[in-house]
Amino acid sequence: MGSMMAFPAPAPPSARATVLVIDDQPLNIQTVYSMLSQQYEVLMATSGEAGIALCLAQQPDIVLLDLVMPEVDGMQVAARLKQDPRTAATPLIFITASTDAQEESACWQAGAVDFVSKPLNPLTLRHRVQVHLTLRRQADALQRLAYLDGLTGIPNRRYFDQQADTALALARRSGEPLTLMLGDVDFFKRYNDLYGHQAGDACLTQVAAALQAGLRRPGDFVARYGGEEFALLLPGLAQADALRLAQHLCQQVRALQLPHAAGTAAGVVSLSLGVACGDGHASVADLLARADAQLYLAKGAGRDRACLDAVAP
Ligand SMILES: Nc1nc2c(ncn2[C@@H]2O[C@H](COP(=O)(O)OP(=O)(O)OP(=O)(O)O)[C@@H](O)[C@H]2O)c(=O)[nH]1
Repeated sequence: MGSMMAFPAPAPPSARATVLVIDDQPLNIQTVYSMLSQQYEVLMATSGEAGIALCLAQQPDIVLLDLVMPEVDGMQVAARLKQDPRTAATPLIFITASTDAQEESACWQAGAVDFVSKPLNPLTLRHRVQVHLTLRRQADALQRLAYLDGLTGIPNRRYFDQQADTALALARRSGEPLTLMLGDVDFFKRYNDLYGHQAGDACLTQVAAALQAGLRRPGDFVARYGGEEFALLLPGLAQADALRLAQHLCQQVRALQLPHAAGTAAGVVSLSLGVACGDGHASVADLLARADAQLYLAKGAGRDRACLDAVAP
């Protein structure tokens, strides 16, 4: 889903950051290269179009962008990078020979985090790049802390709540259905009692990974909703497909083959799932309540299964 947040993996402390320089004058690029290449990996593009393509392909940590270029100029490059969720968060610094106040304002409006003036002062350039790289890393780390579950690494409940609202808004616009599932690891209290809390934590991490691996479509979303509870959002699925997918997810968890001597008859860790299908006119609270009711039924019917709240198509 286009609205999903991107969480770049934290760079190892020793990793060199990558700087993309977009400038139509090879000589200018050479100048920037000589100022930065000792500290950073420097990628180069000599046109706006090539710069955008390189930015998408290589995901640099920061972009230095010449304002005046033929065909696609710096402003257009900035606008396109900011529009694309894959590059929207990449910091942009304009390199400009202009001292025009209007042009300066336009740089900020285009989403630049900073600009440096020609002729370049090497110390200023290096300092500005370093400051914005540090700010970006800190912002990424904060976003990960705020939206990802510390144990399993998948999205947390806060992220789910936000994503559910977005998914419903998209479903309203597209007229497509939206499925919400609630999953709960079976007899998990007994698992903790039998194997210890640490093993319980490892089990939850593996179940989270299995659920994530079981999802295939770009808008599919899974979060840790609470202790041993998971919540999923699946746009665009017909009811029968939603049930099939839920059964597949139960199978994925069984396939982990994590022994659970006090679990269901299968003798391995299993999951119960409640499934509710709606459209953009449903509310998150309604879908959650319906999925929860089905989860209760799945538990009552013997666990290790999915139950669907079928509505007339
Ligand atoms: N190891 C570990 N256990 C957790 C975590 N969060 C919740 N739990 C445990 O999950 C257990 C949930 O137990 P219950 O809600 O009684 O449900 P259950 O044993 O799974 O039984 P059913 O849901 O009826 O199949 C509790 O014992 C919690 O302590 C966690 O982060 N790590």
